[in-house]
Amino acid sequence: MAARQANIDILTPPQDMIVPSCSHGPAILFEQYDQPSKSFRQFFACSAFRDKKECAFRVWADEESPKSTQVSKQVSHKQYRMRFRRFRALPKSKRHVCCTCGLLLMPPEIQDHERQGHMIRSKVLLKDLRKPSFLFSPLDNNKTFAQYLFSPRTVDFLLSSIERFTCYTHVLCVGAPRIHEEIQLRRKRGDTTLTSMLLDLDERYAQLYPPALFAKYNMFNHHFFENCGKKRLKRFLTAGSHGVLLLTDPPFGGMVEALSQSFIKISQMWEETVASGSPEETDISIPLMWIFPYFLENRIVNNLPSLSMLDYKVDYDNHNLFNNNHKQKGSPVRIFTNILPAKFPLPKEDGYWFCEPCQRFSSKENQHCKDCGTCPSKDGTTYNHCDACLKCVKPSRFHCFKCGVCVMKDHQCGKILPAGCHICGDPSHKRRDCPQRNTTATNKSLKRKIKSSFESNCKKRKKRK
Ligand SMILES: C[S@@+](CC[C@H](N)C(=O)[O-])C[C@H]1O[C@@H](n2cnc3c(N)ncnc32)[C@H](O)[C@@H]1O
Ligand SMILES: [Zn+2]
Ligand SMILES: [Zn+2]
Ligand SMILES: [Zn+2]
Ligand SMILES: [Zn+2]
Ligand SMILES: [Zn+2]
Ligand SMILES: [Zn+2]
Repeated sequence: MAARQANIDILTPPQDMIVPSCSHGPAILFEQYDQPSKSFRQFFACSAFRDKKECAFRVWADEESPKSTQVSKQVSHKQYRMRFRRFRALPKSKRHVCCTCGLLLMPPEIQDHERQGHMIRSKVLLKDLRKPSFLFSPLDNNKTFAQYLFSPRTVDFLLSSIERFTCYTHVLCVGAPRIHEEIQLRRKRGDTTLTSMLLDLDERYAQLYPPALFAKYNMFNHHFFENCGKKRLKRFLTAGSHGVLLLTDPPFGGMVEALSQSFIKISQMWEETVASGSPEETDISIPLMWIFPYFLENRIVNNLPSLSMLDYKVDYDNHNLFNNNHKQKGSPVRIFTNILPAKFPLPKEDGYWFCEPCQRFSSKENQHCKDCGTCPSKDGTTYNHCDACLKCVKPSRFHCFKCGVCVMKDHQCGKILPAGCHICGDPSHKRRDCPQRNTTATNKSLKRKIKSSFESNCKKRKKRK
């Protein structure tokens, strides 16, 4: 998923609005803001794919009854499983897998993939099929899938943490194929009592896992591509009951709001099975581990207030920035969870320590600040307390008395304005909540009014400095 552009917001459609669908389920309502004319326009677009080549669905919301489009050609889970059974029956010498397409090939198909220069592995053992994330090329150069796979260190840490809790038996992996694969492998070897189910947009897994273990799912709109997927999930949640844990590692591009809504829906499905009283509508009650970058903390916690961020640095095999080698800071990816942080021990051998006042494990660099009453570091550096700002700040910042805030060394002195609304300039709200917001805003007098109030707000802010 491409990063959310600064001039595009995601909106919740009003209840009476008809939401069109593409073949990836109900579309998402976006709002585009045009800075020069200070006007808005809303459109629906595919929730899964930003790249028009993969899904071209995009319609203006103000045009008459936006139509849904469906792509007819889709391989069903059943068809994929038939392919798997035919493949398994082949002698080893004839078992070829196209690593590029992630497809188990039937002998007549090989030539076609060879001709296209795909990477083909021959003489594939049946046990290799149990490690699809090592066999198939990860879809990591694809913005939508952003398939970054956990390093063995992180896989071990996540699984040993879950096992240590002992109360969790059923791990629902949403966009976490490597965790699912490892649980299934360990289970086969008799090394774990955990079980798992995978929900992912990547349908290559439908070849290798039966419907009880995999369903093709879009986590941006809680859409199951086949009805049986939802039924199987219900069955999994019922069987796991109070022992279910949801572990998810979505593409980092954003759409935190849409993801939160989907996790709330899964949580509601789970609550129905454990009959834990009235389902909450605005937060999540299913035990959750959501893996995401630290700089999206505010957006996550605004959407799901019961979550808190742990200091553990999650790293990946196939991402230069998201692993232990990344400068001195390590990976920027963290775990957000509604499990009590004190119950989540982080490995002492990696320098994590228990902070008594905070009742959580903090990283080596994160030093408790008595003035703030917290372990303030988010990014893996040691923050310093600023007595003027009355808070801890990153070590790259210093207090500039002219600007009245902690800033970077190379800041443009005297030119720092607090970020305000793009429309009227008021720092107390964002563009989306601006009282002067009008979706069409083509009216000349309105535009003039907005422009003059923007300028006066800017002047006021400059004067205050
Ligand atoms: C950042 S990777 C996480 C992989 C994980 N680190 C692992 O090693 O198992 C994102 C995962 O989400 C899946 N994905 C991408 N877009 C999705 C969508 N709209 N719905 C469901 N899954 C999606 C990708 O196929 C991929 O498996
Ligand atoms: Zn689509
Ligand atoms: Zn191929
Ligand atoms: Zn602390
Ligand atoms: Zn402090
Ligand atoms: Zn300061
Ligand atoms: Zn300054």
